[in-house]
Amino acid sequence: MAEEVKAGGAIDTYRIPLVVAGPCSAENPEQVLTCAHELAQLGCVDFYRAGVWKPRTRPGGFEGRGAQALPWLAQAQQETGLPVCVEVATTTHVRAARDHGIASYWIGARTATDPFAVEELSHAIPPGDGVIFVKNPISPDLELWIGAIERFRRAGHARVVAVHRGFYAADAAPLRNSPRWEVPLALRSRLGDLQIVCDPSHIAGRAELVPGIAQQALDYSFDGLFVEVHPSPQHALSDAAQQLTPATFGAMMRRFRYSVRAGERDLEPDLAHLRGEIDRLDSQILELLGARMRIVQRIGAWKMEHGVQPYHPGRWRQLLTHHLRYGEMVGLDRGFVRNLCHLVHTEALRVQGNMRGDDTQGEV
Ligand SMILES: O=C(O)C(=O)C[C@]1(C(=O)O)C=C[C@@H](O)C=C1
Repeated sequence: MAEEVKAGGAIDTYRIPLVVAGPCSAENPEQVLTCAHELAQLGCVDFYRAGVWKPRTRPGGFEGRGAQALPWLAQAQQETGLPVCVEVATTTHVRAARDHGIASYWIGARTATDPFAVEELSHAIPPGDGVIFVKNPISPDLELWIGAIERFRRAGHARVVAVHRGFYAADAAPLRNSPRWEVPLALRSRLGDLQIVCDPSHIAGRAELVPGIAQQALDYSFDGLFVEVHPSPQHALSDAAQQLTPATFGAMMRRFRYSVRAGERDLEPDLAHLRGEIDRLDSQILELLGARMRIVQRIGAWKMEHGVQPYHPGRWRQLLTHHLRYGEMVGLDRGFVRNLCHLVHTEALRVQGNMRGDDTQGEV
C-alpha cells in the first residue's frame, strides 16, 4: 500500500505491499458490487479479483459467468477505483477483458504448466497493461514457474508478480494444497527482484485455516496476499468453504503480527554468538555426512564385487524406523526426519549407482 496509516479506522497495512482480494467467481452484479465496495472501504486492498472463466477439473460444474460478468467488474472498478484483475487462459479472454477496461490478469496454476499458452498470452497482453500475477504450476516444478515468469518478462511486461497458491499433493490434508514453502523461498533466492504474494485461500481450502497460512506467509517475508473474499461464502457457487467474508477478511488484516523484516535493522550483534554456534554445528553435520558417504562408497564397492544391487529395502526400512524414533527422542519433527532420511538415502543410491556407471537414479 502506498499510504501508511489511513484515517477513519481503516487498516494500517503498510507492511503488506500488495493485497489482492475478491470472490472466487463473479456470480451476479449485486455480489460483485457489494463485495467490491466492502473491500474498498477497508482501505487495505490494492486489486479486486474475481474469476470470470473458471477452469474446472471436470465438466458440468460452475464454469463462471464468462464475458457477461465483465461489465459488472468494469462497473466495480469504476465505482470503487480498485483495479480489477481476472484470470485469463486464452487470447480471447485477454481481448474481452481489455474491451471492458480490465487490464490486470492472473495466470492460473493449470495455464502456468503450459509453456505454449504462457508464451501466447505474454504476447497477447500489451506490455503497457497492469500487473500480471503468475500462479505457481500445480506441481512443485520451480523451473516451470520461473519459465512462465520469464516469458512475461521477456515479452516486455514490467510488473510480473508470482502467486504462491500451494501444490497438489495427495497428503495435503487438512489443507487443500501443500504449501511446500521451500519452493517459493527458492524462487525468492533465484529471482531476488520479484514480488511474491501468497494465496492462503487455495492452500488452506477452509476459511478458518486461511489466517494461519497468511500469517506464515508474512512471517516468511512474502510481499503480499491474494485472498478469496465473498459477501456470503455459504452461498458461493465455487470455493464456498475457503472464502472469507469482507468482515472476517478485515479482522484478519487487523490481527496480523508484523515482524521486522530481515535486513531492515542490523540484528548482527545480538545474533553473532548464536549464528557462530550454528556455523560450527553445520560444519560438523557436513563432515559427518562426508564420512558417512565414504562408508557408503565402501559398501558400494563390496556390492559391486559381489553383484549385489545398491538398494537394500530391508536395511533402509530398519534405518528409517530407527531414525524416526531417535529423532522424536531428540525433539525433531517426524516429517523433517523422514525427508532428511530420504534425501541422504537417495544420495547414497546415486553415489553407489555412479560407481557402477548407472546414469539414472530415481528417488526411492
Ligand atoms: O547398507 C547398505 O546396504 C547401504 O548401501 C547403505 C544404505 C544407506 O545409505 O544407509 C544405502 C542404500 C541401501 O538401500 C541401504 C542403506
